[in-house]
Amino acid sequence: MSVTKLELRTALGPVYRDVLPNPPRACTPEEIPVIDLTPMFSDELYERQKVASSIRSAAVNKGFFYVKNHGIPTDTIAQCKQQVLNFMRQPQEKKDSVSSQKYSKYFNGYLGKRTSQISPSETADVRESFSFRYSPDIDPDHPMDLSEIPEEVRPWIRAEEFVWEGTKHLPGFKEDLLAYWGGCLTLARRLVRMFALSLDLEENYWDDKVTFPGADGVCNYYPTRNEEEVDQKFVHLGSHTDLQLFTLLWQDSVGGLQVLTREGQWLKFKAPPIEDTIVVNIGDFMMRLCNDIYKSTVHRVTNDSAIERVSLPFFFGLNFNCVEGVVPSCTSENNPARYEPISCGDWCQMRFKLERNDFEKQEAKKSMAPSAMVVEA
Ligand SMILES: O=C(O)CCC(=O)C(=O)O
Ligand SMILES: [Fe+2]
Repeated sequence: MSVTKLELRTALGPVYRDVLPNPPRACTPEEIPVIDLTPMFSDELYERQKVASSIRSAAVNKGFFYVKNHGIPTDTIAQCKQQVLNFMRQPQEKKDSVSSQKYSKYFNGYLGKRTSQISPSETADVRESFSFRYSPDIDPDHPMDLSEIPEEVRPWIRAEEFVWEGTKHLPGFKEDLLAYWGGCLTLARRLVRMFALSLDLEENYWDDKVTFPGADGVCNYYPTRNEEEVDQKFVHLGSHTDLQLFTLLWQDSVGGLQVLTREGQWLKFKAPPIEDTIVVNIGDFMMRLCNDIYKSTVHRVTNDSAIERVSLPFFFGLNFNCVEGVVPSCTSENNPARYEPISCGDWCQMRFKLERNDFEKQEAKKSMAPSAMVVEA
């Protein structure tokens, strides 16, 4: 049986990955490593180096790993999850009052069921989501007013107030989401230092570039599918790679996440996932910076269970004004840079825009065709 090509969307056009014809299978415990982050908090460099080398090995071989002892309290996560349920269980018009498509320039806010499609070759996504972005006034490590931050970064701050305005009626919603998001941001700033070490860079190599970073908070909600959606094999979230340096992903105990291995085999994550862990996966921007030493990992979600699922990804990247190319430790005379520098902000905005435009075009075609079938323009 032959390998098929899976098309993925990026800011600069489609890329393809090989997929084996085998059906998805459950992963074995060795296939997704668990990294204990305790030594990351040590004052001793050799301790931190241990974490860095575990990251390198996991990122080269797998692209996905769990972290434990990450420092984000269980209660903070539980409260955030409860708030996501409070929001998602509201009547549709309440959720639509913070609609991303209607009110956002920067892809913040609420996306409804089947109103987006992340994978060009699969179905619309059954997932619902609520998204918000970094703003200096909510930075847990150095809160600042927008007017105080360097001029060159200011135009790149993508936060939009309507997401909080339209959810004010939910007690503690913003506070509880930000408590989790803030925990992720602080963790990600430490973790990026481990990634720097893992690539033979100075530990502080990216410190100045994550002061006002890409830090997108997303709350994903996966309702159960109706009969039609099951029959037509609707995905909850189609195959994709994440965009930035890396993603921290907390998921509840329902399961449904699948990842594509380097060899092209779809692996099902264990359900329930390992308790008190967060999944880390490599994004496209990291892959560019390290010249493919670490590859972004293709993943997708289908919730086959009879209950709703929640996940809380946090997408972490450099300050959006940073124009970055391949880092010096990942090139040599025989291994020149494979990627041109691009700003992190453009990289994300262009890809989100492409996804929305493609979806709108497709919907427009459908509504023009009397049979409701997609016809070529
Ligand atoms: O829900 C999950 O497990 C994954 C979510 C995800 O991949 C994303 O939001 O990019
Ligand atoms: Fe993802």
